[in-house]
Amino acid sequence: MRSQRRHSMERADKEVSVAAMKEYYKQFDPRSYLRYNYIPPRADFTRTDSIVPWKLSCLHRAFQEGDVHGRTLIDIGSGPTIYQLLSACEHFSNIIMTDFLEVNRQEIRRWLHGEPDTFDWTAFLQHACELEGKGCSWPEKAKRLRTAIHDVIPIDVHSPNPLHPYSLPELADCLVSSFCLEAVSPDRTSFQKALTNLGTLLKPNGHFLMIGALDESYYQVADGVHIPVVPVDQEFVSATLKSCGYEICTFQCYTLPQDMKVGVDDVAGIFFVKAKKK
Ligand SMILES: Nc1ncnc2c1ncn2[C@@H]1O[C@H](CN(CCC[C@H]2CNCc3c2ccc(Cl)c3Cl)CC[C@H](N)C(=O)O)[C@@H](O)[C@H]1O
Repeated sequence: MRSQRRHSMERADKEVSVAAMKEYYKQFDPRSYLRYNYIPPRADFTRTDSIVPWKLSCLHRAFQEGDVHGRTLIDIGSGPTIYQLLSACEHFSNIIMTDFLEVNRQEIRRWLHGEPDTFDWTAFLQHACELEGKGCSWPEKAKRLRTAIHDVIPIDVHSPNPLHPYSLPELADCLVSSFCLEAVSPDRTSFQKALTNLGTLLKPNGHFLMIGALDESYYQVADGVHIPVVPVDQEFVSATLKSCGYEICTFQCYTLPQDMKVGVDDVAGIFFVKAKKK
């Protein structure tokens, strides 16, 4: 009961609408964000119960099954991160990264161009090479990822045509999205509508690999700046995917160990779902 009350308190003092979410995101600071979520303990590669190793193993396994392949993959709401594509780049030659904010697209472009003082993804690259066990080195993995990423463009999942004015030469064979829909939707209705919008980008029989936060009501986007998000659970995410015409291939959940709760959000768990568009 207490946590529910806390959720409602955290959200109660915030206006929640799609327009309000867009206002909140103007305060998003990529550097702080990376510091909150992509250093130990949440990115501790000596622990299998750390958040990032769990995410990377889910993605690795999803691609290893061999049924996810094609030419074009779109990463939805990339943010300033590239870890979510470390397995994908072995199976797709045309990866399009997307984000709502220019500051995030800029952060990605700076990494793509190998510019100085960008975030250090070395440990993530090394971990992906270990998972694949092909003896590839992290510089080779970085090169392959940079080669596969062909574009970094704007997106708004709340738009019926999310990539407008960019026009896709062909529909995607696969969508990847990590922590986007629940972090940008003020309520469950807009989460569902956003999922419907994204479906227009994906071929029939294409796959959607989605990572998301469970039972989260807010998170910190910059020092002292919290934004409200919609709490979702496995039942809701599964039902929404099915109602949007997907078949659930895999649904895995991870419960945050206490020391992963570092005060930057009130996430209780994380889900990974591999879904196939009928
Ligand atoms: N209308 C819009 N349309 C499209 N995209 C929008 C819109 N509005 C905003 N965005 C963009 O979505 C991106 C969401 N983004 C942060 C939320 C994750 C965060 C909070 N939840 C718990 C949690 C988090 C991170 C790590 C961990 Cl471990 C946990 Cl638990 C994901 C970035 C990246 N994919 C990542 O995996 O870190 C952001 O880059 C916006 O610019």
